[in-house]
Amino acid sequence: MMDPSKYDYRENFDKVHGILMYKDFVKYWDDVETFQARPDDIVIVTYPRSGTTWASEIIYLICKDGDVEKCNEDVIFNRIPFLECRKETFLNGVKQLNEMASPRILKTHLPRELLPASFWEKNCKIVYICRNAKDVAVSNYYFFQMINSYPDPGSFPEFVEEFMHGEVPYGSWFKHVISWWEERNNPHVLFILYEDMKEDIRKEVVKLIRFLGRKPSEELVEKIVQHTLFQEMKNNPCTNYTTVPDEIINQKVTPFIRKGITGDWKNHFTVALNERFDVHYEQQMNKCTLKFRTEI
Ligand SMILES: Nc1ncnc2c1ncn2[C@@H]1O[C@H](COP(=O)(O)O)[C@@H](OP(=O)(O)O)[C@H]1O
Ligand SMILES: C[C@]12CC[C@@H]3c4ccc(OS(=O)(=O)O)cc4CC[C@H]3[C@@H]1CCC2=O
Repeated sequence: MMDPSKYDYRENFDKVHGILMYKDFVKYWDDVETFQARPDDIVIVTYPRSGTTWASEIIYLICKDGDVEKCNEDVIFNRIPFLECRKETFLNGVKQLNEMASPRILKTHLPRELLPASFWEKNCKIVYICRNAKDVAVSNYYFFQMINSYPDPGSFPEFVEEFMHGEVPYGSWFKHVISWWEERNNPHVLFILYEDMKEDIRKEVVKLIRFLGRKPSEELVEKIVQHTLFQEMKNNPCTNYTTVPDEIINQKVTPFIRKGITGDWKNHFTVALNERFDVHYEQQMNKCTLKFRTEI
């Protein structure tokens, strides 16, 4: 017999090209697939909860030559539209982007094979940010509790089971990361690790500035680092999503900008769950040369 909680779990999601996704996004998928990129678009790609917002604010500041005032003019999801995001009364990423003047910065969580062809045809610059799977699983567990139209994720071990098998929005973390790692030698793609950002943010900011074709002056780097500190972004209404109504993102449960550390998984995985996860990880990632750090 079908477990009723599992049925509910899938009720809010649908599949697009075999990948689980929020139902409203799938309804308008043609608009995403046929999206027309422009050559000077900058695309930020992540698996959800891998440091998208942090990297987005950094990239926005780079493009505005470190002018913090420009960041404070609007909330991040208006300055950097979310391509596939669609919610009748709240957001329409494609519409926002079509109405936006160039140069545009946008974010998406799509795996490599689902990124609209136009971005490749126009040779757009793409930044892929990734984070170790265990911390991503933890962060997504809290995210599920925060997004009102997402189902109850159940207990943490139950959620990890779904996560391991890709039965979560955007599918398998493993396939996502591998699909983008295959593009690592593409000169239009820059690969950045959240753990490297945590360890030495200046070094990663310089990499980003150079990739975006600008000069990494000390002053610019310092301005960016200060403005995007965890505590700054957590307290900033333009980056912390507190302007979104509670009916959509309920931050009473947990804040959107939550802990911002590497290794929080140790507070959530039991020894047994960790061993099970490691076995699964090895099976999925054994051919992938990308190595993550789960502590720094
Ligand atoms: N300035 C910053 N420095 C470090 N981590 C940050 C950050 N801003 C956001 N984060 C963390 O990035 C994760 C969210 O990623 P995304 O923006 O892709 O949704 C959250 O992780 P945690 O839930 O582990 O705290 C959040 O706390
Ligand atoms: C549209 C949505 C509310 C916004 C949810 C959302 C917000 C921010 C995200 O970016 S990040 O991964 O944290 O950088 C991702 C999402 C994905 C789900 C979005 C929600 C679906 C239902 C709803 O109301």
